[in-house]
Amino acid sequence: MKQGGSDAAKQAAGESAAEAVEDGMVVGLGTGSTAAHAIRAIGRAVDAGLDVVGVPTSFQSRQLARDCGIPLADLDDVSVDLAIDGADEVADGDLIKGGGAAHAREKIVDANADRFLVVADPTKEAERLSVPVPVEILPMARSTVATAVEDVGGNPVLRRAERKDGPVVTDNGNLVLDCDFGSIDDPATLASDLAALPGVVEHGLFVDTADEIHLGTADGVTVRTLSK
Ligand SMILES: O=C(CO)[C@H](O)[C@H](O)COP(=O)(O)O
Repeated sequence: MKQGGSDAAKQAAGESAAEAVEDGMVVGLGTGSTAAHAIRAIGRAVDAGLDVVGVPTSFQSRQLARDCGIPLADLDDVSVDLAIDGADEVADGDLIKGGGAAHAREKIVDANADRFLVVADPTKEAERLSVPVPVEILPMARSTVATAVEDVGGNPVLRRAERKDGPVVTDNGNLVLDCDFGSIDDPATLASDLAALPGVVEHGLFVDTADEIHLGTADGVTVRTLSK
């Protein structure tokens, strides 16, 4: 995953997207270090009297939102006006997500929002998507999905935890295969190929889902509006 962006750039992007949050909104709260800046900015606005409800996309974003004093709701009970989330790579409006293994819940919340704002720093921009695609899988399907990923041209690697022996286990109790397809020339076809594999819970290709990209730098933010 690309982790090179400066914190100032991430902060600029996160705070720019948080400015789109209006009184009365239900806001999808993304996962990762860039989305965390948006959550903190929303928390400061709540402190100052903004009336919003957040729908977290992970244990991590739930915890941060609680610490920031943002009231929370379950997706079952609300409809999301605006989602703000990070990305591991952005190319032509399509995304690869899941560096934090949260892409299954992120996709549900982001895809169900009226508007989805992506927050990123310039290290995430690419001509074509090419970082490995995280694929969340049921544990019993590890080897069958790995073989099927190879059959569609990928090289799957089980994601291992950094601070414990064994694999990363997602918030949903599943495993993650990081699947390298090289430079992806048809993200939509790959997305449907991966979605069709038995045992795949969700993959990290987000094709044509974003409405705006807020690209932060240390000197300011560029906002790109996408036509879907
Ligand atoms: O998809 C994600 C988590 O599953 C994150 O949004 C993505 O990894 C970007 O994280 P960061 O802003 O820390 O670079």
